[in-house]
Amino acid sequence: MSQARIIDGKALSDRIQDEVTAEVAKLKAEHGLTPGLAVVLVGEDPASQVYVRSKGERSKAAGMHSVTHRLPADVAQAELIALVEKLNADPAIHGILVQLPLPKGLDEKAVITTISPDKDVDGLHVVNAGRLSQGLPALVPCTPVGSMVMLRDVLGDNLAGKRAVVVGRSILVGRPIAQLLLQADCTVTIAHSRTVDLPAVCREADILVAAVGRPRMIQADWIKPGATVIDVGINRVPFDDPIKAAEGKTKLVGDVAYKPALQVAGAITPVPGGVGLMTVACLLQNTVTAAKRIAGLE
Ligand SMILES: Nc1nc(=O)c2c([nH]1)NC[C@@H]1CN(c3ccc(C(=O)N[C@@H](CCC(=O)O)C(=O)O)cc3)C=[N+]21
Repeated sequence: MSQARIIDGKALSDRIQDEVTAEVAKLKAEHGLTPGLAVVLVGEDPASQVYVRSKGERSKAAGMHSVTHRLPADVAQAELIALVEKLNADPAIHGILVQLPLPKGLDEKAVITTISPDKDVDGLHVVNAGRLSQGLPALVPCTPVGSMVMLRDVLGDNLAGKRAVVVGRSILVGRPIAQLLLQADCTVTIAHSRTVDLPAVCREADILVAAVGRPRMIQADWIKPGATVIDVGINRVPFDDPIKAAEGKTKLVGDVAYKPALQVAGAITPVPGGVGLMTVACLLQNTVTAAKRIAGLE
């Protein structure tokens, strides 16, 4: 079997970034509207800091207004809620993203419920999740949207009837991806930690989405030959090279054992350079969508 096609997250995300940049310029010129994104980071998790920085840089590069609020890990729940309420009321802000997971002691559900559904660019609020599940216009989580763009880059609009297996059921990724695949008329299975004979379930998949958060868990022999594999995992692991590992150096790997998978899959997303880049690009896109809806332009 020939080597899988590698789906280029850099090229696809650059295209979205360019579209967003053009749209922002147009909104500014024609409506005096500058889409604004607020990112809230609680605590000092170094991996989160990288993502938060990239979101800030990319939104500024697109001409958007961008602010990052950093709060200490021991911030009081009431103070975090008060910040979200302030951002809800701020007319310069159209998108609010609270980086998850929150440190222990903070109530994630309560924080997410506080975010105005109109500004919920992560698509986490029950209103947006419910709207998505009924096929109504919604703010849809960024990673699922980006994953669908990558999938369509391979399969075009020929998704109807395909067997899709999503491994993972989180509200940020697994569930909304399953909804989008269902909307595209795939036959969707959501697998998870209690699924019996997960390898056999995965082998049924024409489209396999790995969103478990376990480094290299999905093995090559779980993949149907020729399948399209979307690897959502972003896991930091020690280098394989013991000398580098001893220096404490780490690298990013996905939820799929990538190198062996290349020999079996028809197409696959790399990590890094795959879904992660799409997530950031789609966040900017969602912020533009939110700004337009709030301004009554859609
Ligand atoms: N409320 C919330 N929404 C999120 O969307 C969210 C979150 N919380 N918590 C953390 C995860 C993780 N995440 C990533 C986004 C971009 C990259 C990304 O840009 N990755 C690049 C490079 C990363 C690097 O080199 O370190 C890549 O994969 O090529 C990764 C991970 C969003 N998340």
